[in-house]
Amino acid sequence: MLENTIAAIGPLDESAMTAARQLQARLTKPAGSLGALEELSVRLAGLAGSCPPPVPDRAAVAIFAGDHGVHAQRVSPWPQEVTGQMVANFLAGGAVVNAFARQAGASVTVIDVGVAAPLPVADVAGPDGAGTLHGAPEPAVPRLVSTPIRAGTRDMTVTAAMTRQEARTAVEVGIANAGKLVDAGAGILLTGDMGIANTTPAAALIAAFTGVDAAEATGRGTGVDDPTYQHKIEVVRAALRRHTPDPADPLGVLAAVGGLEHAALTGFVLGAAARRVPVLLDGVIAVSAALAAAAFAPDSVAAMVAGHRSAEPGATVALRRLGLTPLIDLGLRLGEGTGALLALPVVTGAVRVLHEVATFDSAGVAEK
Ligand SMILES: O=C(O)c1ccc[n+]([C@@H]2O[C@H](COP(=O)([O-])O)[C@@H](O)[C@H]2O)c1
Ligand SMILES: Cc1cc2nc[nH]c2cc1C
Repeated sequence: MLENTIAAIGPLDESAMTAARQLQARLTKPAGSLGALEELSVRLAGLAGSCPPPVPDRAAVAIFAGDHGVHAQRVSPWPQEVTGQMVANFLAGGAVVNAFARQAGASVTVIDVGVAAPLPVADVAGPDGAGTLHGAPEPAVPRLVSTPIRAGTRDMTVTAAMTRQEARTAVEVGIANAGKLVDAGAGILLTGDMGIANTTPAAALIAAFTGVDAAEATGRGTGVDDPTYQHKIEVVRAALRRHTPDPADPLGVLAAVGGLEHAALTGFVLGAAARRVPVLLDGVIAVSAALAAAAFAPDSVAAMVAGHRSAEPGATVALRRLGLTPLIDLGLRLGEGTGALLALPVVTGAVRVLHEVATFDSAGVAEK
């Protein structure tokens, strides 16, 4: 499945992009006045292969949840049980992501790829098993997909976080869930993540794929104090020294120093790109996974939209490498998909312009 997905990812459609640029030039606004939204609309036309591209009014957030053996190194102030407890909170509709998803009219799907504790929740599913997408009269009903691969990764400072097979399975869970959401009608996919300690593997992935020093890739995550922050950098450095991951072998990098949700998010991004649907990236975990996706398939970057700039310094390193400019920059560092959800109206607005704004000719507005 991974190889077929990579093979299905191609470049942007140049003729649709040319048509979108020409249409932008005829709309009733000074040329360039919509700034980054104009180039975004052109790119989404190229992704869809049509001008205008479809308005992505059915949005789906996928929150990939997993635990991390490296938590044993005391890199997070939070107990590991919080991962499963927050999954229960997502399913009950009580987390920030739920509030933002209700506001945006987006569906929420939680995919357990390796939460260590038994989840204190029963499986729940929307009426059609695919969640309730935008346009439904009721707020979205969050649903759980249970595909645990192992009960958290191994401690990457001691051994590889996962086997290559486990990493591949996680990537393929991500691909499959992207496909299911697109089949259910989603026109845009949003990344979400939950996993206590997951900013540590995110930092290791960013250092491995970009070559920056561990100190540049590592941040304070949920908020560690100064001594713990210095220790966290050393943990990332030790893992990289132990495994010397090869950035040309993304599956090997994910297996050595990644996380189950990072690998699944890699697949989710690849799956979106293969279906030519935009994927709105959330924070540092998503952009670390996006680096892996770009290593598997460089053209997948064309489907990526950076929702926001996480406060984690590694996120900026990763976005720079990917050549992506984040749509919003509010100092968020929550994860869950919250930054992507806040950026969603910016993306839909960019496309809606191509559908709804009058041309100088049609509106009888004089040109300069
Ligand atoms: O999205 C981000 O950029 C982000 C930045 C810092 C923390 N987080 C979230 O906080 C958790 C990981 O933080 P930590 O300190 O335990 O590594 C995990 O559940 C992430 O979703 C997320
Ligand atoms: C409470 C809490 C909520 C979160 N949401 C995403 N990561 C999180 C980490 C914590 C600790």
